[in-house]
Amino acid sequence: MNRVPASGEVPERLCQALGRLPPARRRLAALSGGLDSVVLLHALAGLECAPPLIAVHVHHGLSPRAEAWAAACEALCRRLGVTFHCLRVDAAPGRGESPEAAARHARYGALAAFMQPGDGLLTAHHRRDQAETLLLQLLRGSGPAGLAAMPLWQPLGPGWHGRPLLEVDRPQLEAYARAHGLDWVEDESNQDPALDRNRLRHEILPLLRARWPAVDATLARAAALQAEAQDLLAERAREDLETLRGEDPGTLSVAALARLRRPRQRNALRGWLEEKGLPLPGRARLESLLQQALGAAPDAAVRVAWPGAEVRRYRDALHAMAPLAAPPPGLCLPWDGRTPLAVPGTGVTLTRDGVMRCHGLDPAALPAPVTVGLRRGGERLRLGGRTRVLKKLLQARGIPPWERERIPLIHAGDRLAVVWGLWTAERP
Ligand SMILES: Nc1ncnc2c1ncn2[C@@H]1O[C@H](COP(=O)(O)OP(=O)(O)OP(=O)(O)O)[C@@H](O)[C@H]1O
Repeated sequence: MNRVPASGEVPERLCQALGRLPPARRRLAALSGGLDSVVLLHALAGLECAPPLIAVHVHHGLSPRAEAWAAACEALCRRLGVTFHCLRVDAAPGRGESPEAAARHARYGALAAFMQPGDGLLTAHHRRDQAETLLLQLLRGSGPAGLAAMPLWQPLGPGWHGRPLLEVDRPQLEAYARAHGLDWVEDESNQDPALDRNRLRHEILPLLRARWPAVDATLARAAALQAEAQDLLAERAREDLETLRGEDPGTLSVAALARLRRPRQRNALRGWLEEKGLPLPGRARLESLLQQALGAAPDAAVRVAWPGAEVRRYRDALHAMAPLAAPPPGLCLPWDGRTPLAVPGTGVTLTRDGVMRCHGLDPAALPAPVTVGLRRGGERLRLGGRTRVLKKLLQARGIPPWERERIPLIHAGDRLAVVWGLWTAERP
C-alpha cells in the first residue's frame, strides 16, 4: 500500500487508482515534460513504501525543441531524485499514417521494449483526455469497444499500462502544479487547430462545458458504461465461439455461424479475430465477409481481405490469417539434405533431423539431385503400392487450396519423395 504524505485531491485520487492497478515490480512514469506527466511524476515521487520509480521520456525528434524537452525532463528527475531514461525513436510515418499516429506507435513500441516483466507503465491521461477520446470515437462512428475509450489499465509488452489520473480533472492538476511550484514545457502541437483532438479541446468541449459543467465526468461515465457493455459482448463472443469451432483448430464452422442472428454473427467474428490478434475490419467489410462466407456456393473460393488480415472459406470452415505472401513461382532449390533450408513463402525450414523424424528417411541419402520446390500441378507419388495424384490426396485430406501451394515438396532424382509433413513416397 502507498501512504500519502501530503493530502490533496491529486495524491488521494492517485493512490486510490494505484490500489486498483495490478502490482508492479517497477513503476515507469511516462514523462513527456508537459503539465500532466510532470504532476504525475511529482505525485508518484512523493509516495512512500512504493515500488522503484523510473521516469521514461520518449524523444521523437520531431520538434525543434525536442532536445530542450528531454533536458527539462532530466533536470526535473535530478531534482526529484528519480532515475531518468530517454528513449530515442524514429517516428517517421508509414504510408497512410498520420504523424501523430506514427509518433504514438513509435512511443508505445519503445516503451514496451524498455519494459521488464511485471513493470507497470503509468501515463498521465486524465478525465478531459477521456472525454476527448470518447467524442473522437463517437465522431468516427465507433461501437462499444471504441466508445469504452481508455481503460484504467491494459496489458502492454511484458507488463501493463495504467492511467491512474483518469478520474482527475485538468484544473486539479493545474492547482497541484501551482501549489508545488512545478515547471513544465508546452508542446506547440497541442495548439494546432488542424488536429481533431485540438479542435475538440479548444473549441467544442469549452462550449459543452459552459452549458453542462459536469460534461467531462458525464462523458467518462458514458465511457465506463460502454466498457461494461463491451465486456458483456466479449463474454457473449467467447461463449458463442465455443459452439462455433470448426473441425480444424482455430477455424469457425460456417453452418454453425449461419444459425446465429446477424448481430451475434458480427460479434462472434470480431471476438474470433481479436483472439487471433488480427486487426478488425470496418463494418462494411465485416458485412461483406458474412455475406460471402454464408452466401457463396459451398465450393466457391471465398477470400475477404483488409489491411493486416484476411479470412478465407474452405468447405464448411472459415480460416483467418495475416495476409499471405504469394508463393514464389517456379521455386526449385538444390538441397544437400544436411544444411537447414528455409523454403521461401512457406514459413518452413527443412532440416535433416526434421525430415528423418517426420518422414523416416535421410534426405542426405536420397538419390541426387535433391531439390525442394512447391506444387506446380500434375505431381504424383507412390503410396500403398499405387501411383496417386497429389492434388486428389490433398483434397481428400481437406487441405485448403492456399495451404496446398505452400507445402515444400522434396524431389529426389526425377521422383517426388516427400510431401513435407504429410506423405513419404514409396520407392518404385
Ligand atoms: N514523449 C513522451 N515521452 C514519454 N511519455 C509521453 C510522451 N508523450 C506522451 N507521453 C505520455 O502519454 C500521456 C498522454 O500524452 P498525449 O495526450 O500527448 O498522448 P496522445 O498523443 O494523445 O496519445 P495517447 O493518448 O494514445 O497516449 C502523457 O501524459 C505522458 O504520460
